[in-house]
Amino acid sequence: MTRSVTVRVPAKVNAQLAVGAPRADGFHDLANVFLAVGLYDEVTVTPADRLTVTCSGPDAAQVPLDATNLAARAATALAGRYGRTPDVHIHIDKDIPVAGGMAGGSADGAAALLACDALWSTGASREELLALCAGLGSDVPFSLVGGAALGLGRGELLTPVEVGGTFHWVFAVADGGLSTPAVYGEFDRLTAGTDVPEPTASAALLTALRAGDTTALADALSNDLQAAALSLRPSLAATLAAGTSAGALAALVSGSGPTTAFLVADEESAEKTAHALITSGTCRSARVAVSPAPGATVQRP
Ligand SMILES: C[C@](O)(CO)[C@H](O)COP(=O)(O)OP(=O)(O)OC[C@H]1O[C@@H](n2ccc(N)nc2=O)[C@H](O)[C@@H]1O
Ligand SMILES: Nc1ncnc2c1ncn2[C@@H]1O[C@H](COP(=O)(O)OP(=O)(O)OP(=O)(O)O)[C@@H](O)[C@H]1O
Repeated sequence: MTRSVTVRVPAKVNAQLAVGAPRADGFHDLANVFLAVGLYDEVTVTPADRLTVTCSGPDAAQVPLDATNLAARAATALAGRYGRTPDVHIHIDKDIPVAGGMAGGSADGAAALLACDALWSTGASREELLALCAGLGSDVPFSLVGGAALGLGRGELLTPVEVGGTFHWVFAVADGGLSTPAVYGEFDRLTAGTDVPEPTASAALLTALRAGDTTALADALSNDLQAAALSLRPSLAATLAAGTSAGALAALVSGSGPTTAFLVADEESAEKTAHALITSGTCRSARVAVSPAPGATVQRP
């Protein structure tokens, strides 16, 4: 019998994204407060003659199916570490917006790593899996752990963050993506000649998360990449304004964008805000989700 392993993995939003000056290696030091949100991809790995990738879902056509796919890179990295060939078929059932600043590719990388680890029974420790994740991308370790965490360094050095309640979000999905390196490049251009402070986590934000206090969280959300994303995609200002006039408590660009995130009071406000965003004509679609959400998890049949 051919055994398959399926892993479900969440998207993320950055409750705080404090960005420092560019480092010598081209990355930026961050104080990155990640929250996993309940929009999920499902990644299934099945033994096969060679490494292949397929993808289903509304954005499937935008996902590369070659060796550059982060799920394929994850399988290759784990196989390399354990001296075997990555002979699996990977299927990605994609619900996370592509190139939207919600770490969709990173999620698939973490999911494929965990699925292959279970399929091959490697016995790798959690630390080893996290190190392999960090080699794949700055957001990938958080996709593995989920929940809420502070990411230092380039975002890969994680400390768990306590969350005392459930937060309700609406995500407005834009037409087309934004390239993460291009947004960091625009941040550098906009801050050139200024004194960029060392990124530090906001105490008010961590307190709001711990208390489960939506109003305090709304006041404390911040994203240093927002000005850069708006500079590259000025039309996002209209989406932010549409969500705010619909009653959202806070509106911000999600990570490197162009997805915009709206914190709302409850499920009812979420539905109302999503409807208003869609009818405003300023986004392609609107999705409702709660946070925190669990990290990559093997699905038992
Ligand atoms: C914008 C965020 O999504 C916020 O969580 C992340 O910082 C991006 O994480 P990611 O997509 O996993 O990014 P990576 O694949 O590690 O890096 C892609 C590119 O983004 C830029 N990059 C990324 C992370 C970081 N701390 N500084 C950077 O300058 C670099 O140009 C890098 O070459
Ligand atoms: N499994 C994957 N799913 C989606 N995109 C992938 C995947 N693997 C590689 N990519 C490539 O990565 C690019 C960025 O896609 P992704 O959905 O990860 O963006 P993102 O959500 O903005 O990422 P982040 O928030 O981590 O910066 C895509 O344009 C695509 O070419």
